[in-house]
Amino acid sequence: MTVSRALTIAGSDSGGGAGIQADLKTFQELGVFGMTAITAVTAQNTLGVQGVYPLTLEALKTQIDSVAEDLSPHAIKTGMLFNADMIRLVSQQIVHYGWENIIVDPVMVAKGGQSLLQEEADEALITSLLPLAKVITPNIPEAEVLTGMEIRTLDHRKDAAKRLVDLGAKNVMVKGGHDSTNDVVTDLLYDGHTFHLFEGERKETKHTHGTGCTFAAAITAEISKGNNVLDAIQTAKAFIQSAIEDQLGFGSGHGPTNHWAYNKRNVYR
Ligand SMILES: Nc1ncnc2c1ncn2[C@@H]1O[C@H](COP(=O)(O)OP(=O)(O)O)[C@@H](O)[C@H]1O
Ligand SMILES: Cc1ncc(COP(=O)(O)O)c(N)n1
Repeated sequence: MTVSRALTIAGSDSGGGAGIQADLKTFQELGVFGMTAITAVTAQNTLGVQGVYPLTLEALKTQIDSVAEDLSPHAIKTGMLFNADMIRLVSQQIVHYGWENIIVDPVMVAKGGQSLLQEEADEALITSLLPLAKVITPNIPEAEVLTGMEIRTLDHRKDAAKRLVDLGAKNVMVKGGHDSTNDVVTDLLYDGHTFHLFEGERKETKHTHGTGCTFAAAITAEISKGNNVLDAIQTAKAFIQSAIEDQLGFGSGHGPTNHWAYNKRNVYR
């Protein structure tokens, strides 16, 4: 018997709603032992990002080595990777350790609009990391940057997903949270052969800080348990839907999602 273990390589969000904090909470709620390699420390709250402080490449590499050489993660999630050098380092480490269960959340911008990825890093994401991804989970703006396409319709999303598979990703999930044109939020998965739609009722709320991180972390947790991509996404969709619907309701801006909701833990004072 062993415990499923997942490594998140991402930024720290002092506000606790996104980044490695969201990842660890999600892993824990799904019964997975979470480990971290921090790329940058950010000062954040629900109003925005007040500071971004990247770690050194040596600090990032040593964290990954420490986990890899003793704790053997079953799945790896990448989140905020800050710049091209970090993206290339992480890609090299993934190849070096022969890791295959890679979930890439191509974090570029925080909900308040602040950049979390340096301009020139998009190219490194596409050429170095994307071909290693078992699943990549861009939101609509991120998919537009990665493909250079304008995405306004579901067909546009299908074309973008095909393009990202052509660029090497095995499974592409183009998330639908940013498409506020109707009352259903539709996430589109393309596995290289078939399109799968995951729908959930749109919750009219501003408390969506960390939705993408949480969604990708849930996929990572489920894959670390040995589940296939389709089943992992099914569970992740239910996890994020409950995390958004059962709002915690604090913070003056984009509040955090409720990582306890999926397991219906009552934590209110
Ligand atoms: N208002 C909402 N109501 C219901 N589900 C949502 C809402 N906003 C986002 N989601 C879900 O949360 C996940 C993250 O979506 P999205 O916001 O597009 O990503 P990101 O946080 O990376 O911008 C997706 O599964 C999406 O369907
Ligand atoms: C450290 C860090 N990583 C990622 C995000 C993106 O958050 P979201 O899931 O809301 O897009 C964030 N705001 N901060």
